[in-house]
Amino acid sequence: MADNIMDELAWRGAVNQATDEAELKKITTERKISLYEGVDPTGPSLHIGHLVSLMILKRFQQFGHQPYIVIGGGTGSIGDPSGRSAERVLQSMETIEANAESLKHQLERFFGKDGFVFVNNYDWLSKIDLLEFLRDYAKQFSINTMIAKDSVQNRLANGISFTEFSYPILQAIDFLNLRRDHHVELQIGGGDQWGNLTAGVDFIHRQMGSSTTAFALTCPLIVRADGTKFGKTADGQSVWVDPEKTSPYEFYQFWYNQPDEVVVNYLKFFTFLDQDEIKYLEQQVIDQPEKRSAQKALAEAVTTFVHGEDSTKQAERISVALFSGEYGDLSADEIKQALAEMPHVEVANEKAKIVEWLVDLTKIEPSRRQAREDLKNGAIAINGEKVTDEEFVIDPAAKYEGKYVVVKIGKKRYYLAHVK
Ligand SMILES: N[C@@H](Cc1ccc(O)cc1)C(=O)O
Repeated sequence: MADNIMDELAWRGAVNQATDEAELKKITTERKISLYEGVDPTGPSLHIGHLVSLMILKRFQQFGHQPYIVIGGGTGSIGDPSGRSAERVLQSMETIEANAESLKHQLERFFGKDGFVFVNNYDWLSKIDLLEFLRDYAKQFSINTMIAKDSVQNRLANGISFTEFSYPILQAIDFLNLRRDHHVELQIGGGDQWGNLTAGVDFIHRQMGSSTTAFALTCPLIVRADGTKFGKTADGQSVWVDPEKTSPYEFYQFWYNQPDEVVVNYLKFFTFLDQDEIKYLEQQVIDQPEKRSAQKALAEAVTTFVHGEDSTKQAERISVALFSGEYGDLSADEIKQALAEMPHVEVANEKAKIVEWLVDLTKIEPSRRQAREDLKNGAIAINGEKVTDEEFVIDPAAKYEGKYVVVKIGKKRYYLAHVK
């Protein structure tokens, strides 16, 4: 690790914007501070988009600083317009409360209850009444400044309600309360949180005096090589932390499949591997890209952090088994995880030659020509056995009835045919 948390974040490329970075570095070198990040319970699970800034919080903790996490039971009932192109649909208070409970649970699980302080902003935001809000808080905010923020500018064309427009005031109240009652001097957040964070810093300076220490730091907004949003699988699914929504195997695969161009950055953002280890892996990407050592290290580190060692080992076993086609010794649960990610096709219980079966019955192969070529090249495996003979017959009644036939084409394409 670097000597100072700010140096650590700098080499990781983890700082996008910060207010008074030099001063923040000075203070964090001289003494330990408290800092916070808020998470709104808009859904029942964290997803990997949350991880980037949460990792920063964790790194501060490793340097001896005190992290707070604000669960946004209050703010989540309003909805942050930052980074959103359209107005949100309000969620019921029951849903928000249930989401807040399950997020808290997840956060506690991977950060540990010790060392992190959890608070819910519903506890104070719900107590402010309308006149108090307008007189004691809103009066301190200028429409002119608020309207100039990116989060509002980006919405002017589509429209924004007064409700969402007010959101930064609520987040600023949180920061003020935490600064005043818990001496929390820094708020961190994702790349789209800059406007909300600086609203809080300004508010603290107005309320508590301009020499009061208050800092904001955002991490970069991660986009994929093709410019699309980070954190979705190839077919547009979010990658969730909840193992019921994204199995540890799928989670592992997501990281394992990252391209060479981004893998080193992701190692810096999402793992606790140190500079030497990451430099070594960076060299591996150049020298032996086909080995995918960096991707493997990334998948292993992030899956272990989120799901623990056992699930990571299991994910690795499934990956190796599927890759080699030998999944005979996987447990039922492992097979279930592996299969969940494959495209499913239903196939009638009819005997057919392999080419006909692949093309006409399952539509796995687009044409007979393609099917024959793949057979000839030894690219096709049925339940782990390579098939090259066009005369090979699939007879579901004899062998596969009511079962699954796993078809592997090439190195990576898997299909699950369910025999009806
Ligand atoms: N607005 C933040 C969540 C948040 C909520 C309350 C806070 O005090 C801080 C942050 C987000 O949407 O990511």
